[in-house]
Amino acid sequence: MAAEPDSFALFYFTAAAILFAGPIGYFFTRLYHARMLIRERQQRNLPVAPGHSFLFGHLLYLKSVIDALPEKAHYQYAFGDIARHHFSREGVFYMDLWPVSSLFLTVVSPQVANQTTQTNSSLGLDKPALLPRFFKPITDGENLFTMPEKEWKPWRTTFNKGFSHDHILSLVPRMAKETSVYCSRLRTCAEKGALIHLDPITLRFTMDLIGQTILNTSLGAQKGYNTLADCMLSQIRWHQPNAETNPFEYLNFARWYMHWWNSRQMNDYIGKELDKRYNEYKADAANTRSKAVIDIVLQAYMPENTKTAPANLDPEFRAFAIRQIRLFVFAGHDSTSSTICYTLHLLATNPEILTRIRVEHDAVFGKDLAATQSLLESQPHLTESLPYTTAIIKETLRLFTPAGSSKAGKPRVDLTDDVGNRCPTDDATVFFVHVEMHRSPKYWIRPDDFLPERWLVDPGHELYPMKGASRPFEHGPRNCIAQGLVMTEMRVVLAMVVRQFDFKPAYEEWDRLHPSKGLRTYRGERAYQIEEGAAHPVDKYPCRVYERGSSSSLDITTFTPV
Ligand code: HEM
Repeated sequence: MAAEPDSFALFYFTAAAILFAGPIGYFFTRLYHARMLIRERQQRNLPVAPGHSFLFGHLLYLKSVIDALPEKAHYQYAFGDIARHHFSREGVFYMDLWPVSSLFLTVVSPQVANQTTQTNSSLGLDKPALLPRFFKPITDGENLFTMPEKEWKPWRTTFNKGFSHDHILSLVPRMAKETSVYCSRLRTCAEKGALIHLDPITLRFTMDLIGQTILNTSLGAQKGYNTLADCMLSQIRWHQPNAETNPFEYLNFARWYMHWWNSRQMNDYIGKELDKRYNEYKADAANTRSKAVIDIVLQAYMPENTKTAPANLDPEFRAFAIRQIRLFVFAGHDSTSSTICYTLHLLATNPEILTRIRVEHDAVFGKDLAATQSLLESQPHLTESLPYTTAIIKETLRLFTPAGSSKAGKPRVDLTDDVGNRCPTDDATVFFVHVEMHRSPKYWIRPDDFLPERWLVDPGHELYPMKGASRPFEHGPRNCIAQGLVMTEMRVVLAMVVRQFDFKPAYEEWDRLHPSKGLRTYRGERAYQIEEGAAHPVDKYPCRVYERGSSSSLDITTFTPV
């Protein structure tokens, strides 16, 4: 009997050993594998970031580069700085961020990016395994952006119908209507003379734009609370910034709660909308002609004869449809808002270019500013007669690219860097760093200058862009499905807003009100980008807005947040 406690102890010890040995063994096997991948690349003299250690990989090195950036700066700047300082010849480099993230093959070379998305068909189609983590709070699961190739392909074909040229033109009157509400809000700000943060005002506007274009409805987010818009905006505010580099942020339990709550609200809102439209379809098949994304999803589900449709939407399909709509609401408002803010910023700081865009607008829409909206509504094709405006949008997207791009590396698939190294992609996230590619002196003449002309010159001109060096919407089969929509929205917004308002960045004033000792510019730019879903201007772009031509007569020194 005396042996009994011993055998219990042995049992518990063995059980505990099995319980812990498994995960610990797994961890060390993965650690060894991750570190050996880098060692093997170092031995082959491939471009590997400096500062690698067996225990931490490149995590501490990356942290030291991020610490040298201004507060909250987007982590992509850190990747860009490493590329510029150490790998400008190769245009690519490896970085080992396991276990927080993965092995990265960072790409800033256009020709390597072209190989990835166009030449090497097996690389351009699948997204890396870490992407669903980013999207989890946004869409609550797999979506068009993250789907593996096989599932993605038929759905991409289906959703493409919502982005045809003719359909986009048919949406111009709705875009103009929401832009007029934005203009009214800007006018109120101008009348108050207050310092405003342009980004949140613009985010609510682009929510309304996406409501009109994707959901075929008015969300009214510019006028007040809307469950879908507000919960999505909150979801992004609570999104973990710089997730690839800061594991401690995962321990924020308030974030877990808010994500759960917002997610429930959004699912409920979209679910009810889907059910309502489903019932309308069943009652009248003619409703199924709409090309809005929400209707396209339902059309894919409906049988030929709508009368034979089941009484209720299949729950699995309903959950799938909700995820896709959440993706379109997110992708549809976030990057566009950032692009509007940066375009207005660049015009405010480049008065000659502002004058030229207004000359183009006068030529197309006439001198009567108030008539712009009705002209856009009655003649949507006028948006296609704005080459200089289009060049300004392209140049803004080059200088302040709002969205990134990443692909899943594949076994036995290599990429050849700018000096001829063959770089394996297996186990790696192939990560394009647009912020560096778009501003590298290796690929661009006068890279930091705002020069819309480079989009208007003929091939052979020194400013003519190098093939594949500009990729705000990415290239290849998984490029942005909505780039035509974005360009049209931007032309409508600029035609209406730039004709009526002047903007002045107010960072100096903001900094006086919020003194801080840290670095406040990135490569001389105060309105640098931070991660808030897409890349947005830091401090939400403090500025003042004036009715066109009245700015010099104003002398405003007080601060009234709007
Ligand atoms: C300035 C605005 C925008 C920019 C710069 C932008 C950029 C991008 C980029 C770079 C990708 C490819 C990502 C990758 O390769 O991993 C992408 C994909 C995507 N974008 Fe956009 N986007 C914008 C606006 C929009 C809008 C307005 C919508 C929806 C209405 C949208 C919906 C999507 C979707 C659904 C995908 C995934 C496509 C697929 O995998 O088939 N985007 N976007």
